[in-house]
Amino acid sequence: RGDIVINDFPKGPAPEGVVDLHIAGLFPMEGAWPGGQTLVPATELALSMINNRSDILPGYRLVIHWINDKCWAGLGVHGLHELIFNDTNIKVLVIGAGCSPVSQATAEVSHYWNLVQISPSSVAPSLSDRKRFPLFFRTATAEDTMNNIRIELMKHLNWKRVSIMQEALEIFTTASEPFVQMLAENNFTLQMNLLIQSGDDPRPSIEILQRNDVRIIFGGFYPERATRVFCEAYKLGFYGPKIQWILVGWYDDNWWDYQDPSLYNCTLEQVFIAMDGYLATGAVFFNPLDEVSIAGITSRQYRQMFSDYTNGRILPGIRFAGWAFDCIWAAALSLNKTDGMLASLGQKMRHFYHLDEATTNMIFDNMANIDFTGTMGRVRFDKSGSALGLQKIAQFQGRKIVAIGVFEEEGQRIEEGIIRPFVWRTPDRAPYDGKQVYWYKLVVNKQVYIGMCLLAVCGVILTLGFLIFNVTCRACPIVKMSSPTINNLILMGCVLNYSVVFFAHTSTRSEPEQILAFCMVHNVLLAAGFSLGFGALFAKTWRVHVIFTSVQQNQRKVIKDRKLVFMVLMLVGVNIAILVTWEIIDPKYIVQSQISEQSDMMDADIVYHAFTDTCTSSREMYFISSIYCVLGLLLIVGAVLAWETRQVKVEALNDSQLIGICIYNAVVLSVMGVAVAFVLTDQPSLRYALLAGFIIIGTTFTSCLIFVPKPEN
Ligand SMILES: NCCCC(=O)O
Repeated sequence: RGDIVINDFPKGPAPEGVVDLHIAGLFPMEGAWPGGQTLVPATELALSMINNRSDILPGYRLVIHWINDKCWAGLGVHGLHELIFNDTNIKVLVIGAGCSPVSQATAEVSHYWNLVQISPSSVAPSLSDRKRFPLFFRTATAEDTMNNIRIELMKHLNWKRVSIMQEALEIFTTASEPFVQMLAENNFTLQMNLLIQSGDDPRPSIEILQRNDVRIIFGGFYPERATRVFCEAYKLGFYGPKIQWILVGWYDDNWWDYQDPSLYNCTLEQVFIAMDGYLATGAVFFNPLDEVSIAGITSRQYRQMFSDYTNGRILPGIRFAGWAFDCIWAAALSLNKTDGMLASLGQKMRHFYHLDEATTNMIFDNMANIDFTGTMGRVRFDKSGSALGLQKIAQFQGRKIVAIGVFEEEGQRIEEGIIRPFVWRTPDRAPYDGKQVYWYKLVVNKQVYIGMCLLAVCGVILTLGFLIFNVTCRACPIVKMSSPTINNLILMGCVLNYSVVFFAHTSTRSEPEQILAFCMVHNVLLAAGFSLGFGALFAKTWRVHVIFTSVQQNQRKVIKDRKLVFMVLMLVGVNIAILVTWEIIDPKYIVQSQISEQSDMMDADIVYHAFTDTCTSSREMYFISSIYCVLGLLLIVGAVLAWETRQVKVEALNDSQLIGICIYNAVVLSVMGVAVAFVLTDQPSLRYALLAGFIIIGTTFTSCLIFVPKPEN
């Protein structure tokens, strides 16, 4: 096929007495990731050094025959087939591919031809699947191993809500699948998970992110797509200090320079604006220590050597120069060991034919057990054939990608690995993951609470004084005439009413059980106090009314105190029964009612929500209505009776007019109290002060009017 060009290195015939061992290579010299431009010279450097070593594959020369797969899976498979079956040289191993989609497509078939395959740069997590890719290795770190560091980064920057936008390619989706799971395990919210099909315009996806006020986006795309994404983000205005992108860490330092400007419709300046400050998580490519590698040079010396070899050019994929170098060394070392094993069996590597499964198994085992110092550090593979290594966080700062932190192991704390500070576009802080809502509980002001409680205590003392007087002087004619037993009920009702004032939950840290208990006690005291106090007033007025009307009809009716006490206790019983039934069949719970929303003066992204804790229950309306009906009816009837008996001046009923005044007073304050309770829900201190004030005033007024001696008229 005319579209496949096979390139060889080294060229020309092998020196006398040396046998060529042929390996196949798949490198992307153009396309979505043209990193082959780095992989090829790195491979050539490694082969030159290895072929000069007398201790590695003695009597052999390693020769690579490679094709440009353009980062296309189809072309990769076609090229590999050409290299294996339409090239005269028998291949003992496959190097590549560079791009994950090509490695996936080729490693799925290369094992059928008994060929061990090793990639210098494919990071797709799916390539760790030994069932799908049984003979595959890579000196690259699988992209999903970065997920831990991504979660740690989120914790460090206090992000709870993130989104993912990725190309519909396995290299990205198989890294994001476990990431999505880890987000759930850590109680983080995944707001959006958007897939862009190859060739699709990223604009609609960015519009979705923008509409949903997304701030933190993990981006999974090849650099070619990244310029298009940032260009569209710029055009839509989806950029600035509030937007934070986190990309993969294997892009080149100046990856934007390699992109075809005809593929996006922006200036590079606009792309920079949109991607300003982006973060990247990825592997550390070169050994940070000055260790001498198996090639006899340190990682720094290798980089200098590579730079000299490529005339100092900054090539696409240059980060992978070390991994590619180590990849060839790993291949050579496993072939070398296999040759030694074959020699002990009286065989030679040169006799290998790739349909020979036994030799393939030897190469595989020797590759799996490899352990040497390369330019990336220690080179060894995990069970799935992927390299293990350091990880890093980097940031795009001032047109450069700079390392922020290096991490030795999964789950290491971010703080421990930081080597340079993050630079944020909002002064002193990382972008928020959305609007920051702070909830604060509105509670009754402590001073107001204490003040009202002190007044209530005075009221209780005064009432107890009246009670003591009423009991001790019950034989006095004036006291005797005023029905002391009923008056005692009024006074007990007053004490209970004053006690209601103490039961307001004032603390922001009140426990739900405590709030519920306060609500229950508050309601019981109020119902019992009102029923006792007002019920007794009502009973006395009713008696006046009955006597008054019977006198008018020339009858003489006598109503004993016992009967009135029974009436009052019945009323108390009815109200308490309603409350107890309520508590049993419809238990209360707490709802946090939002009262107000206020933006921070300095930062519109900070919003304060005030709330109050309210005791409620699902059928609350029925029970409250029942109590209001009973007490409301009592108030209305009491007011009518008081009005009808306003002219009565009977010595035996000496306080009947005062009682009438007390009833009007109770009616007015009760109506005002109900109104205040419903209207002032957003001002707990004022609400409490007014309600407590009405209770204290009403109760004190009643007790004083009845018990304080009045001048004779
Ligand atoms: N090799 C770098 C690009 C990532 C990948 O395709 O695996």
